[in-house]
Amino acid sequence: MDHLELWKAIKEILRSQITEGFTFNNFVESLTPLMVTTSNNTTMLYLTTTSDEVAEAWKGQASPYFTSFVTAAMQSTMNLYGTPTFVQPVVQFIAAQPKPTVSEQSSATVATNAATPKFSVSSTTLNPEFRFDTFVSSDPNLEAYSVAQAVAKDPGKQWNPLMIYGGVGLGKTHLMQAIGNAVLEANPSARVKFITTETFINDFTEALRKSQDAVEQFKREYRSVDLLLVDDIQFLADKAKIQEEFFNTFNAVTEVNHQIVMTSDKLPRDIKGIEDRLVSRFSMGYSANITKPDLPTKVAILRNKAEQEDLQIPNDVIDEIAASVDTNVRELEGVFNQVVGKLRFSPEPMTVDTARNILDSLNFKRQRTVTIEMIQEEVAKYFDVTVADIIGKKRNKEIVMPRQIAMYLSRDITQESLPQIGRSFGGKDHTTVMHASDKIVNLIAEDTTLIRQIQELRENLSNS
Ligand SMILES: Nc1ncnc2c1ncn2[C@@H]1O[C@H](COP(=O)(O)OP(=O)(O)OP(=O)(O)O)[C@@H](O)[C@H]1O
Repeated sequence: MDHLELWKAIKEILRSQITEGFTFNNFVESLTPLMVTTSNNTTMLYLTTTSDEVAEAWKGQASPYFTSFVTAAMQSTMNLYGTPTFVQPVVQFIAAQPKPTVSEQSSATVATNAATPKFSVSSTTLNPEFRFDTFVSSDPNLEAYSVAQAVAKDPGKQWNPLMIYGGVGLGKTHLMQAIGNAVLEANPSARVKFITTETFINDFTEALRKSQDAVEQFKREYRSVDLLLVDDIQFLADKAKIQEEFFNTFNAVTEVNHQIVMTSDKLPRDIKGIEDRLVSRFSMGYSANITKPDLPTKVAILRNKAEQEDLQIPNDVIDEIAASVDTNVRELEGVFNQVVGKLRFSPEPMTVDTARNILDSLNFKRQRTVTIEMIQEEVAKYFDVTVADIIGKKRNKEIVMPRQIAMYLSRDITQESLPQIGRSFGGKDHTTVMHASDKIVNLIAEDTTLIRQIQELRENLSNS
């Protein structure tokens, strides 16, 4: 969908509904469309405003304009694309840039004329919602949360660089930008630059293509920062020339004790195609892992979200959604938006049963808590051995493999620690569990029978 086209169509419908000229001009016409995103079947139209009052009026589903907007969007998407789509508005406040004074304007013009603009590096802004106070901290992310706060308090002093790593949609970018927002709040004139690795690559490639002047400008802009935030550095892999430039940028920033924060989907040493000298630089500071949220964290995230958006959602509905989505926080939020959106337009009351029906239609089953004992029983049944064999000491092949699979699944599915898993397997050492599960991970890469077996075991465990 094109955000400009969509907003134009929605606006026209709203114009005919909102009769008072002042309200329309101030609360609708004054908005600027930014982008439209669709993730996990939730479509959002992002709009910006330079007025606090307007942003406040559009906040959450309690906004007086929310229902009109959603209805107008359904009609517009039907007219434009042939299918009505549920689109949510997200209105963000962006402070107006002070207008340049006449003398600034003229000197800018002179400078521009003299240098003839050829190249400018991308500027990216921080998401104002990504703050420490909107981030739910709990066991799976406590280490990352604490070190991020320490870095925000004293950038460039300790933990430099900070690397936040973990799976997709678990809050790495949120936490990294929270550092940027906190630094700017403490010192509004701090030079904070947030970029994705893709932007770095594009800017550098573009500068190289343009001219030596452009390369110099690139260097100046990337190196003269107090805080450099770089998202998704795994995308540097296998790009030698870019890595060299990144290495130089990294050195220039850290040499003067300015701070770098990076995110990645895994530890740099585990990313194939990253030069050793970069891996070693990245490991100089602190690497903090974020893992999948547990149930209490998921519930807390959704309650927080409901509160921030001023939504009255019963706690048992929130619990049901949290227990049904076991992938990542982004998906959790997407499903939450969808269920809440559908419940709003449903004639049925907002109960856990209606939520359950919607979750079923979206294919989200409630996750049962799978225990180590359940895994041992299921694996024993599947491979036709006994649970005593699985937790025992016999070393014959028919038993060792199922035992290793059971350890791997226990590590992957349950929240138990390695020592606890070892204890549940007849008092084995945690290194035995680690070795067993690493072995299965390696075998999965090349053994299709094993992939099928593990898939079937997972399905049995979630259905039993
Ligand atoms: N602990 C948390 N508390 C509140 N919101 C969270 C938390 N973790 C993640 N989120 C929210 O989940 C969404 C996805 O988070 P984010 O974009 O930071 O993930 P990511 O790890 O950077 O993902 P990717 O690897 O795809 O870039 C965001 O809307 C973020 O605000």
